[in-house]
Amino acid sequence: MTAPKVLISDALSPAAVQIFKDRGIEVDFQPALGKDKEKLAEIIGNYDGLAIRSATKVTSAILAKATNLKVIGRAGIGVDNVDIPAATARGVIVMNTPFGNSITTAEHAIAMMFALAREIPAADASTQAGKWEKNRFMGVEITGKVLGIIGCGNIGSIVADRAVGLKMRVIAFDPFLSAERALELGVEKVELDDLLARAEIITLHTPMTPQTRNILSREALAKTRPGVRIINCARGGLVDEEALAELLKSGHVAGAALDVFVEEPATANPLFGLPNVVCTPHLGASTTEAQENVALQVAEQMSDYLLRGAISNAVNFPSITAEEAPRLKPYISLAEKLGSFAGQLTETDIKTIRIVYEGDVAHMKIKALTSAAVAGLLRPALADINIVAAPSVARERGIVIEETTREKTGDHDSLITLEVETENLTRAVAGTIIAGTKPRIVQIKGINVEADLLPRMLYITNHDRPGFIGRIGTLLGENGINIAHMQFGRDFEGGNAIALVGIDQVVGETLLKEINTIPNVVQVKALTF
Ligand SMILES: NC(=O)C1=CN([C@@H]2O[C@H](COP(=O)(O)OP(=O)(O)OC[C@H]3O[C@@H](n4cnc5c(N)ncnc54)[C@H](O)[C@@H]3O)[C@@H](O)[C@H]2O)C=CC1
Ligand SMILES: O=C(O)C(=O)COP(=O)(O)O
Repeated sequence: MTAPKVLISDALSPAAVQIFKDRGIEVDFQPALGKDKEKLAEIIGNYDGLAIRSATKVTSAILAKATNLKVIGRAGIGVDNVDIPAATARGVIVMNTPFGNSITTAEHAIAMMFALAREIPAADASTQAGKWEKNRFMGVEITGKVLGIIGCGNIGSIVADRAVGLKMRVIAFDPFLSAERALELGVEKVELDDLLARAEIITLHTPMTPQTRNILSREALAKTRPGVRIINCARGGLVDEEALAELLKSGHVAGAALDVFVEEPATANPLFGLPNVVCTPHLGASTTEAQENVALQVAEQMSDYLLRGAISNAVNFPSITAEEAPRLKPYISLAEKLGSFAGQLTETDIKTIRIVYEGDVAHMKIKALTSAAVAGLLRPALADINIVAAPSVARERGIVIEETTREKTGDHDSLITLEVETENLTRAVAGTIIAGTKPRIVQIKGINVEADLLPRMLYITNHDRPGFIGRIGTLLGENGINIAHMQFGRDFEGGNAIALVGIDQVVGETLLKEINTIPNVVQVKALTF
């Protein structure tokens, strides 16, 4: 196997370069490349992995050129600079480092709060200019003030903890914050309007999503207390910058501290130059400690994926540990083949996919297996579908996916049964793994039939009558088709029967039609795996 190649296109700590090298991965460290989208598009096709911070915009245009890319690693938290649906559609795993810089970013928010409360940047500039304006700078005390946190996740919770330590009264708006967690943090959970009406300082800590974009809109800002101070160390675009500028000018907002901007790099902005506005150039995560943490972590995670198939902290795929990956691999192949089997037989719209995991396999990462089954199922219709994209593509098409796990009930230590429901029929196929690695079909439509899946196969359904096996063997032989194996099953003597024939050559349309004319044959289909 040739060594995977990774491009680092942002200013990651060089610690990442060393990790990649130590793991045997070729690495190109080009910290300024993220800002040059033409150059990035030109060379991205050479790489299996791309490590970034926030300066690299991974657009669908870049992804379209990323023909070898398998993983994007974000050394940090926010992945809003990556087109996740486009990456998913191409089967590219997108992973971040959800905790490595959270303390540092929370500390920056707290630093911004003090900077605002005591006007430290302006006082510093004035003092160093030799003005000694002791009477100009009258601050406010933090103790006892109401801090309103919008988004109380990892960073918001650390801010809350520090603020409680500073003797502030903390209220939080976060629809996903549980009452227990709020109690544990010592914060009061409130609705947004309540927070706007009560907070003397507001700090934002949500990700950028369609729901949070412009969460501090002109209307929302109008509901805030006169004299409010606003801090944004999350994402530009959460606050309406124009409206905030107007409210600062009118004096309704007493101060704003911003680390992030709608447009970055922010070289011009409606907030620049206004009184008591404190700005930093997206420095929230910029401490030696945090940068070391996220660089090491992202390099380890990307290496684990590229070298061992382990997935952690992916935003578009379930996690798989390095220990699980080799055990899961044959089951991924089985699930994909069962899906493919059903997909090749299904000509009408799929309504529901039901997958039952029984025995040992029920304790594995079934989300990953389901993705593989769905990819196999959809591939006959959508040739380029990949296992990362499959569940979202299925959902877009209105296909319902149901998963069930249960303990072993039959002969097999592990059994996966895939049932596909269309407008007209329901078809089920089940399989297991033999000898640790080999996928085998064990049941079709409730009929037991044990068959390994070869690259080329014939699937025949017929009425169980004498003479069929001889005729099919002769016909295939006469047409130069070599039979590798042939397995049969039936529901009862003289009832419905099925045959799975492993073959070495391609069976053309004419021969398929001829097989169909053998007495008692109901259906014949050439399958590929
Ligand atoms: N300035 C900087 O350098 C940095 C900025 N960030 C930003 O901070 C954001 C938050 O990071 P974490 O706390 O680690 O993320 P997190 O996922 O742990 O927390 C985000 C919280 O926001 C809440 N939330 C989501 N939608 C909401 C809504 N509509 N209204 C209110 N709350 C909502 C979630 O329930 C969650 O609790 C990141 O997404 C990133 O954009 C992160 C690191 C550094
Ligand atoms: O981790 C995040 O979400 C950040 O915003 C940090 O961005 P950066 O890596 O400093 O460009």
